[in-house]
Amino acid sequence: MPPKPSAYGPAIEAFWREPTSSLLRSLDTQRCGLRQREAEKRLARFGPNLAEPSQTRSILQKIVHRLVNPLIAILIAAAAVSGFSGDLASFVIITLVVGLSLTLDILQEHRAELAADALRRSVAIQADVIRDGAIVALPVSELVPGDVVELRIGDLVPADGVALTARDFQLNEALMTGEPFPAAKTTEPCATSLPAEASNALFAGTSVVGGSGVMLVVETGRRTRFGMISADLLANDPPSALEQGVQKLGLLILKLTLFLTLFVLLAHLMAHRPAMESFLFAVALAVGLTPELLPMVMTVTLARGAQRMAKRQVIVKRLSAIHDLGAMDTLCVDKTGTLTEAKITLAAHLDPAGRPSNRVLELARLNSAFQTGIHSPLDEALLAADSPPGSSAWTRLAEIPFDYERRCLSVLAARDNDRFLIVKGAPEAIMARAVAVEVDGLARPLDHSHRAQLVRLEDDHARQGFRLLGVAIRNMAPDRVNVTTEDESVLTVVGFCAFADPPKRDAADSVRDLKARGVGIKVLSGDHAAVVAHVADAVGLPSGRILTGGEIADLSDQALAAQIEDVDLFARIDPEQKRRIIRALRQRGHVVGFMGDGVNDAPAIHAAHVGISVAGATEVARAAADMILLAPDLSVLGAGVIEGRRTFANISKYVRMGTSSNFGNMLSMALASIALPFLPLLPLQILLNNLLYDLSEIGIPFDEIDEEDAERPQSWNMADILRFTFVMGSISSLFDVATFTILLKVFHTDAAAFQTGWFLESIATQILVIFLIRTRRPPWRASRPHRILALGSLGALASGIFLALGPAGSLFGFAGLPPMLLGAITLITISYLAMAEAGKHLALPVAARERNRDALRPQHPASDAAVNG
Ligand SMILES: Nc1ncnc2c1ncn2[C@@H]1O[C@H](COP(=O)(O)OP(=O)(O)OP(=O)(O)O)[C@@H](O)[C@H]1O
Ligand SMILES: [Mg+2]
Repeated sequence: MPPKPSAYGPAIEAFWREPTSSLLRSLDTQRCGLRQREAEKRLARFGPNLAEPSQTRSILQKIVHRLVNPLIAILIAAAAVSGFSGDLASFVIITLVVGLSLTLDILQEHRAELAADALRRSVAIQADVIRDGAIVALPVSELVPGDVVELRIGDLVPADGVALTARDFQLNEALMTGEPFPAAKTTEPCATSLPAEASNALFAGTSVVGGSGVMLVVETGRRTRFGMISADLLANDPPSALEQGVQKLGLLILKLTLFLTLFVLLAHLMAHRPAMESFLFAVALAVGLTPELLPMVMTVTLARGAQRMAKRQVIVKRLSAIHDLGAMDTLCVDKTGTLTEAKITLAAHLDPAGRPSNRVLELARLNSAFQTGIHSPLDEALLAADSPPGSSAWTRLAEIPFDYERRCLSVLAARDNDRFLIVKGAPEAIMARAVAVEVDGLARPLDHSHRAQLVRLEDDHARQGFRLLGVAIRNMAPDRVNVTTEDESVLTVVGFCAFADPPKRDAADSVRDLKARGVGIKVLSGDHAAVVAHVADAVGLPSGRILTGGEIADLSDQALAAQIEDVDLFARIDPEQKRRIIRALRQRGHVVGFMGDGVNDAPAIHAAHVGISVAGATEVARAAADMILLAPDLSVLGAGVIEGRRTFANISKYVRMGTSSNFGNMLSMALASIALPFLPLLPLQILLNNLLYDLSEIGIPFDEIDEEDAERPQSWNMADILRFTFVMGSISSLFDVATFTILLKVFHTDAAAFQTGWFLESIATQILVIFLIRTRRPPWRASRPHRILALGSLGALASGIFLALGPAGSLFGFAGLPPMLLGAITLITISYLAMAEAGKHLALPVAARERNRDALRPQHPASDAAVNG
């Protein structure tokens, strides 16, 4: 019998007060975890461990969502009215139009969202859960109350619960307490009623910054305390420039539409036109004016972009970040693993005089072997080195985990009756805590000349690209079993380990490629300035001015922002400073990307417009990121940037289409309806026109783009759109007036013939203009339109012509036209297209053709500069 829901979940208030054994009992689980079958049952009952249910709406929800759209509602009302008044043709066609455009819209969008979701799931955060007695990696969403989960440094706490075991277990609970310093976790129940004070409680959304532990899950999903807040924080990123822009444009069009429709309706009624006909005409106009496909085109284009990017090893978690990636003009990167191979090898182990020393290696290896936090590449390199002869038996007693404030890591170790604190870390951090130095086995006071010698040793190595770690030791009392950061003082420097981390072979190419595409690169590293300069040089970045963490600490935000344009390299930067730099760049109006993989990179990843991480990165970094690179390579990102710009270019095509020809046509029609003694188009014809126009645009998300569309950062610009609308709208109106005049004054058409002629001209100009608008170049020299776009557009146009002039024409109120008139319409269409082609050069924003010449200079092979130990 499974326990009742009330046995756990929200029922266990202050669960951290319960003794572990009774908590295990009430959750009906054991230290060795749940059985898989039981877990599945619980999952069915408690639902997935997600702060929000699923973000994608079901098809049914989508239909409902669209039906409450006032326009669709009016249309349905219109269909009902025509049905009752006996106008069966109108009823059938309005229903068809509504049904078809809804189906098209919803299906397209749903399919796109499913595809994007599947991609997102492929990089979902996983947890190491014990099921059926074995550790399995499962998506965090599958966790249930009673699960037992293993946690390591860099992991996100996946749910609420308590620690069953804890080994130097340190959590960042800033989310909950605002406190940036790690909170130590133990396994003892706490009497407190405040979650922030419960030292055995683990809360979803916090992260492990040191040590390791095993967690018993008590609450999942929405019942977690802070999970919801953190999900909110992550999800409530301010909308991207694109989203804001589209929203603003949509609102503008909506207002105009409303105004125009009401105006037309009133004018008609005051002129005593038939009320029903006027109403239907106004409704049809409104439908024609609304860019109803805009949301669909956005989603489909972005989802399509996400799929293409996935093929190029970039998984997009937040769709609108694709636009930001295309708009990005500054990319900040971490050094290790992004610009370098991250295959770090130990190159030397030296005493303070610079002579090889086995004692340094022995102590450094002990430090790495005894620490239980993440094994950084530096630790791996130490452990991979041959152990020096004569290493004797040591035992581990305790450790102080690494953090980015201290930049060092200590272990308390015992040999025979002696206890030592062995510390390794950034040389500055070690020297700041040292008072002595070992020379030929004897401790000497760390005086000026010794300090100078050590600094010189470090600088010499750093300039050659070697990263250095200092190693120090301290004698501890024989009864010591625990240590704190206060013990990391009065140290004796034993020497240095030097590590080689060669720059990536293709990094220089990628840097050049990104620069050529208008993306400037800045390096934000925790490493020594000279090492950063060396790597920058090797990958072709200007190694001019370097700003260090120490200098930044003294700068106000304003002062930092003022300097940031001139500096590309940042050294000895801590996690918070990484974030400050991103903020300063944003403040200067840059669209900023940040790419990193460490716990220390997560704040900056989150602060950037586009947060980028890699597949092997820590969970906190991956969770904060908007996109994940499956290969930790800058070249992959270059491909992503191009996709981002393609996506933006295609969304722009749709917007330009809507704002120029379609809008212009509808506007002229509204005005003409007041001037003419009859309707320029029947409501039914407007709806048909609108449907065909929608169909013609289905291919836009798939379209190819020209080289120059991907050359520079592209971003949403309302002024550009308004200028385009103004120029192209005027041309369109000019031709509308010409068409009116010719139809009335030259051909003396009656209502039906006028409507047929106007319908043909309007549908032909509206549809064909896509082949001009989609490119800055003359259409014959542009990229080939995608098959779906070409077929969709020409197919829609052919159907329009067939419906107007074919046997079914009378059903829609069309009349046959004399060949002369057809010739005239063809001529008008051709001249319109010619004029639009000329006008677009005025209307489109200037393509940034002036490439960065420097960036195109032949590069020197990166391998020349590579460091080899
Ligand atoms: N496991 C470790 N033990 C001791 N010291 C360490 C360890 N890991 C890092 N450090 C020290 O902390 C410094 C900052 O860490 P780290 O280099 O990972 O920062 P970062 O900003 O990610 O740098 P990068 O740009 O090279 O990736 C290192 O230069 C090193 O001196
Ligand atoms: Mg790093």
